[in-house]
Amino acid sequence: MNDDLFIDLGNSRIKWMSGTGHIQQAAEYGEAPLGALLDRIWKHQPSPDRIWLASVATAGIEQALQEWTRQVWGITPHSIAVQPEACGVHCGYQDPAQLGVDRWMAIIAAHGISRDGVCVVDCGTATTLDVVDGRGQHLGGYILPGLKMMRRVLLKETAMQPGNEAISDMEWGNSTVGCIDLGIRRSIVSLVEQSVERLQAAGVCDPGVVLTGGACTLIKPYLQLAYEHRDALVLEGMETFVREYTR
Ligand SMILES: Nc1ncnc2c1ncn2[C@@H]1O[C@H](COP(=O)(O)OP(=O)(O)OP(=O)(O)O)[C@@H](O)[C@H]1O
Ligand SMILES: CC(C)(CO)[C@@H](O)C(=O)NCCC(=O)O
Ligand SMILES: [K+]
Repeated sequence: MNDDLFIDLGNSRIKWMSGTGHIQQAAEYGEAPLGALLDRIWKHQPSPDRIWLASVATAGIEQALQEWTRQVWGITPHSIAVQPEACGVHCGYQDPAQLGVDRWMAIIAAHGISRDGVCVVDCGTATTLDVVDGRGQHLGGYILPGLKMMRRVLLKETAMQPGNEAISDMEWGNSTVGCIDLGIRRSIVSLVEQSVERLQAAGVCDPGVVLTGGACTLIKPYLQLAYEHRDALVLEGMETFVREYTR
């Protein structure tokens, strides 16, 4: 059995799933060179047989990762690309090469979780929402600033001084921080709920909702719909994709 290492290289974090134990881990990469982080997390790991990479990071970051695995393990990762069709899903983009491969892997995993239609929401550095119908047709989706990014930009472009009042039992914001945090959270919640309602009303499908990404914990308490939370959705999709691809 091959020892596969799956790597989801996002815009803020690197997430991976390794070995046959399928342990998922994450590390934030910042200003420090990626090589130093990889030394810390992987240097003492035995070399995997194969490495699969889904990257939406800059070419420089991706290159640093490739150089590290070549130097330390002597392996070049297989970079996964978006295809017009994979694992029973048809990509809805006119130009599939434009679609982020993290979204594509999340879409593939989510389609496997909810076959009758799915609305998949990834609350990462950016927030993305994608819809797949019951026939496996990806209808498309949305890209928004991530929840943290929304807050950061709002504070940067105004002179607001939010306090630190608790927002847990507020229905409507009644402090600066309450208005900001609830506004951001509820904007995403409303988008998800409204997307589901539109699909139902148009008779397209009655989609399941699948959430992933570090900031999805911020919207979960406000969602009135049933949902499934999968931390490792992108990695799960990679595993499904690679299983089909190498069959
Ligand atoms: N538990 C958390 N609560 C609130 N915010 C979080 C949490 N974990 C991460 N975040 C923040 O939410 C944003 C996105 O979360 P996360 O770190 O999961 O990104 P990501 O999905 O790994 O993104 P990317 O794939 O782009 O790297 C980041 O700005 C991060 O700082
Ligand atoms: C939208 C992000 C940043 C989410 O990680 C990523 O999927 C990406 O860079 N996508 C490329 C643009 C697109 O999906 O249309
Ligand atoms: K992501």
